[in-house]
Amino acid sequence: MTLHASNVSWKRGGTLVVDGVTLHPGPGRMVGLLGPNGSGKSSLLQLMAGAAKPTSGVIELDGAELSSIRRKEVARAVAVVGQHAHTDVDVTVRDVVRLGRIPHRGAFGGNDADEDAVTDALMQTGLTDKADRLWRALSGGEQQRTHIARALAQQPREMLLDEPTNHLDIHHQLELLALVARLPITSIVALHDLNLAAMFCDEVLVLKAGTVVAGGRPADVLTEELIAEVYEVRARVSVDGDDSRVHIRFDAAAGHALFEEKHTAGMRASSRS
Ligand SMILES: Nc1ncnc2c1ncn2[C@@H]1O[C@H](COP(=O)(O)OP(=O)(O)OP(=O)(O)O)[C@@H](O)[C@H]1O
Repeated sequence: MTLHASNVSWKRGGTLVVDGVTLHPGPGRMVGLLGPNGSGKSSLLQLMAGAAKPTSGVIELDGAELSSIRRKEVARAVAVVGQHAHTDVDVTVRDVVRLGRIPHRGAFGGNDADEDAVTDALMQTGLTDKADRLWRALSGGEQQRTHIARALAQQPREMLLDEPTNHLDIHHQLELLALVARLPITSIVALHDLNLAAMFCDEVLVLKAGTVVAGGRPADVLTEELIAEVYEVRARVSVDGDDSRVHIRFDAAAGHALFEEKHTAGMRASSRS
């Protein structure tokens, strides 16, 4: 068993932002959560992290309803890397990464295993030489990597990541997703870059207005038709290379035309009614 969402819905401020979503990732799989802005990716991740309770449906960890499990126990199994984290407090990078060990600590504080996990997480994220720097004095990308390191130090079985490649240069985007893909844990990653999703995810789940429009292997899901329907852009999709990977090339002009076409038709229809 892992972390499961079954038929979950969430009404926020009177609007249904997650609508009957089921997600049962296989253990060790990396699942990409895709969909346009406001489609419900972050909301679904918040439900799966136990930060909010679904209006209906159920989130389970190892078969038990998430809300019935103690927070510390959830935190030993599930690590979350959110989109925004800020602090004005003078904490070092190593201090931030050490926060990942809190769920594992007993009454007498940290031990050698905690320090080993922190050192290892700093190394895996390429932050060893920045460990004693102040977190708030790092670049946006370095801060993001620190949060990944904190999640790694937590040694979770499941990792929920909300657009973790934001702020990262291409080298670190590739490195980070390769790192997550290599980890022997289940991960659910909200992503905007469809090519990165196709490169690293075992499966993708595509949301639109809170509902699932498609799910499965990237090569099966990321078709030209789906991209046009969900994102309102035209794209050429090819499957090539030794690894039969999906490559998506966007047609900026045609994408704009598709958007205009759809919205002009919509405006004409509403002016007739
Ligand atoms: N705190 C909130 N209260 C009420 N509605 C919210 C709140 N936060 C987000 N929403 C709404 O929930 C819907 C889904 O937002 P969500 O952030 O989950 O989408 P997303 O797919 O992660 O978007 P993005 O790609 O822009 O990050 C949006 O319509 C948004 O306006």
